[in-house]
Amino acid sequence: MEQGILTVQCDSRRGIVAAISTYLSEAGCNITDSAQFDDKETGQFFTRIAFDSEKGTTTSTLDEGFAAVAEPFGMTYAFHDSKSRMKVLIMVSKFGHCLHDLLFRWRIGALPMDIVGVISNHLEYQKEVVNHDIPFHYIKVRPETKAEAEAQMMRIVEDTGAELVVLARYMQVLSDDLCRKMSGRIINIHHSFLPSFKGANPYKQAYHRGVKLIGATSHYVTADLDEGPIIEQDIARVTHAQSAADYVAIGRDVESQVLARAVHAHIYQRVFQNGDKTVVFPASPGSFAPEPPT
Ligand SMILES: Nc1nc2c(c(=O)[nH]1)N[C@@H](CN(C=O)c1ccc(C(=O)N[C@@H](CCC(=O)O)C(=O)O)cc1)CN2
Repeated sequence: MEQGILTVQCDSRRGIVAAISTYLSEAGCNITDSAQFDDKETGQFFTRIAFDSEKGTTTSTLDEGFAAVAEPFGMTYAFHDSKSRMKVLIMVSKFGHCLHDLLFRWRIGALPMDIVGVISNHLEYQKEVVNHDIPFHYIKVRPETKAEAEAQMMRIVEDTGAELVVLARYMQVLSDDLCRKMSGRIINIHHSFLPSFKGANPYKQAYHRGVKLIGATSHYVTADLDEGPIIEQDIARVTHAQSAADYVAIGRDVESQVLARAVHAHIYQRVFQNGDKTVVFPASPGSFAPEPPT
């Protein structure tokens, strides 16, 4: 049995859900999970529908047939085969906690994706990555070599067919051009509860501000540093007796969890860009149960 996901975004109007559900039913598909959001402010409608294709119709065939349904509504849509695994490239600098957390969740099947490579501007994690049978790419970055370093990164994206790039504490600002080319396909973890404390050293900024909560934010990367559409956030409590170094230690778990949740949402097609914001639908039943290690 083929299992698939249909994602749709269009201007809101009556009849959308009826048209979609009629098409899927007539194509032999049983809807197993569905979520929708009607944004009254922007007039945009979003839906994510999970289905079992009882006749074994492939998502590509469904995609072709759906064009006639989509056209009158001006739908932007996509059919995704639930068995296909997104190709993901991870980038890291000196702090490896998010990288290790992603590698662990990947190994136990909690993040069903294909990690096609890890890129770093440092050598700290080369051994761990290679021990996971994942290609490691060392791309040193200096101010005068940033353009060539990004060209190298893009060659790796193209050669591997990477569909998503995850900045797991990669501490280099990406160029406007790269952000445009990869719009909606680069996820970053920022170690503050945005919009507070953008840029470098957010924990030091937070310490000097005397906060009682620190946080982490995962967002799509845009040319405007740490201002991309937010996907996931969380917080942790701190006290007057703790230092900025304590914040770094307390923040590690929050950062790792927030990034993993954002990656999970993206690879399961649960995130829609809604202007400068996102719509994030809940996980379908069973999508957190790790597959047995192979
Ligand atoms: N174009 C964008 N690039 C990056 C973003 C983004 O939102 N848009 N997020 C950052 C991550 N980040 C905070 O989360 C961040 C990383 C690096 C810096 C910074 O000032 N880096 C210096 C070099 C620092 C070093 O070499 O150690 C620089 O690039 O000149 C600020 C914020 C990832 N990139």
